[in-house]
Amino acid sequence: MSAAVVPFGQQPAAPPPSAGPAAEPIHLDSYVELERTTVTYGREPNVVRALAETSLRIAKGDFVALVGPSGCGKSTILKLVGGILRASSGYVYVAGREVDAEPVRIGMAFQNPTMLPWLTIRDNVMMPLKIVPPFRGEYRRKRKTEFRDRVEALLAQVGLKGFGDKHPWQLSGGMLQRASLCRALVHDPQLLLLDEPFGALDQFTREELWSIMQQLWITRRPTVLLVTHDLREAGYLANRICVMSARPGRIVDDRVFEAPRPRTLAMTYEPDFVAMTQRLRELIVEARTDEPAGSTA
Ligand SMILES: Nc1ncnc2c1ncn2[C@@H]1O[C@H](COP(=O)(O)OP(=O)(O)OP(=O)(O)O)[C@@H](O)[C@H]1O
Repeated sequence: MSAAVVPFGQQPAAPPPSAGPAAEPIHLDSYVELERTTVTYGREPNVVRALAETSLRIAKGDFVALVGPSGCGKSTILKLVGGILRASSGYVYVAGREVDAEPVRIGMAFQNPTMLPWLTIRDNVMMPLKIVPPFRGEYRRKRKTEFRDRVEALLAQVGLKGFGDKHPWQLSGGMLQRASLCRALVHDPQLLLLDEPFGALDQFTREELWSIMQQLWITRRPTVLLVTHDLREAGYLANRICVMSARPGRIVDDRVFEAPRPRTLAMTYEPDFVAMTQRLRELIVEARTDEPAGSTA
């Protein structure tokens, strides 16, 4: 079952009150679930309360964007879901299990597409197949045939056909970010965690990559959690947009965006879309300043 779809501008129904500590996810239909999760970094006297009690449910195959003021805990949520960070309290479930109980295939892409400089783009993109089960058991046998074909097909899909033999320093920032998306997807991850992956790119390259990202999502349908500061990007790519308050962050607004796919750049200039991003902007300003929306020009 997917998350409740409500017309844009309305809040989805609030989740039912929690039933206390749980060993199993409370909502079995959720692929990702944060249940009353908090994160505090450091020790007294240098503690940073990064995440206030936060609950979030994401259906399988959904595309959710997290937006909010700088430092509000967006990346912290990605780290929790990716199993890189443990919650200080509460629970994190992925695919029906507590996050580190059983590994799920995760793809990740960040603002800086770190590539190993001594490897070709093809070998960089192929890296997850070398280390992630069940692919790693077949790596030696398939790396020059099936896995190579898989990488070449992905490179072609993002416009990098013929660049597999190049090294990272021979590619532009936009090309490296395309390769980074290929690396995040090459092992068919069930979950894709994207932390401002297009943030360092110029406007034109960024918009081109939105289109590529949308196409990759439509054809592969991983569950995606995207952190971004770009509200047009959130609206273009995501089905659902969660707005966080200032630190310690929590989700203060959670809305479904129902525009049909494939979405176009032209759509992002339509009045409904502009009104939606304007409303998100107001919510973030409100979250930052604690003033009512609209009081800041
Ligand atoms: N390892 C850490 N130790 C101490 N404090 C940390 C650590 N990681 C993050 N923080 C703090 O926790 C808060 C939330 O950080 P996080 O990176 O999740 O925010 P964010 O919303 O992703 O920020 P931005 O939008 O600026 O990237 C910030 O105040 C940050 O300084």
